[in-house]
Amino acid sequence: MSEDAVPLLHAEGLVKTHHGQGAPAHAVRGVDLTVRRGEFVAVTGPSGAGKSTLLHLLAGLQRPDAGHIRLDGARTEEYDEARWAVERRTRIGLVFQFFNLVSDLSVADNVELPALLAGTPARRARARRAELLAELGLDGKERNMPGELSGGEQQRVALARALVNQPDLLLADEPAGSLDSRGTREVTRLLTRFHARGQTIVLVTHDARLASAADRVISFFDGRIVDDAVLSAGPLRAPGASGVLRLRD
Ligand SMILES: Nc1ncnc2c1ncn2[C@@H]1O[C@H](COP(=O)(O)OP(=O)(O)OP(=O)(O)O)[C@@H](O)[C@H]1O
Repeated sequence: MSEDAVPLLHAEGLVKTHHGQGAPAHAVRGVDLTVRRGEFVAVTGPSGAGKSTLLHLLAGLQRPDAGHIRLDGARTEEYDEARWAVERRTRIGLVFQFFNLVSDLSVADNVELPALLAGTPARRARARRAELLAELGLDGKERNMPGELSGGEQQRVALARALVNQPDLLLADEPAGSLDSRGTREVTRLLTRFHARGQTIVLVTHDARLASAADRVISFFDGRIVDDAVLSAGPLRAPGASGVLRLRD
């Protein structure tokens, strides 16, 4: 069986309605989505279209009212909160608009923590942290606290944290949403680089430039996918390409 026979992510019939103070918000109204290993998928659409809700469903941060999600073929509807937490610690990396770093932990500790929680030996976690921070241009910032860094630097720390356990899937929700144009260019460049090495990415963004880094762009409107366009074959999808490059060492 080829590697592509089982997609990394397969969602079918996803529905999610939020019940807040006002009228119910039908955020996701029936979404089917398949993401293969190595794809870089951007989800774009107007404010309130339901993009973040979709990403939260894919990350197990919220549960669908209907439909199901398969992760590498596994039926996630059987997962409890603890199992989803393990998935997010090991196989799913998450990046958010406002970084969500632990403010009273150093940069180094923020990046190492998920590795240690996943059972990585301390020495290996340190080595992986050092490798990622160097790659992300954060050499010399290890002992800084997040509040001492610029927004762009904090987002790079968040990216390092999301990648420290070499997740199968990186989910990013408006990762440049609070950055200036330089920070946006930087995030675009880094996502492009990790994708070129085989990282599967699903990105939610308003930013057309960031979206154009993806090889597939999904337009979301009123809780539904209204367009799904493959922009390029992508570096791992070229005819004759064999296997998928992985970040794993
Ligand atoms: N926790 C919640 N409780 C109630 N309503 C919610 C909740 N989260 C989202 N919504 C509503 O669901 C709809 C979709 O929101 P969502 O944040 O998924 O959209 P979005 O496309 O990501 O928007 P934006 O680009 O502005 O972040 C909106 O009407 C929003 O107000």
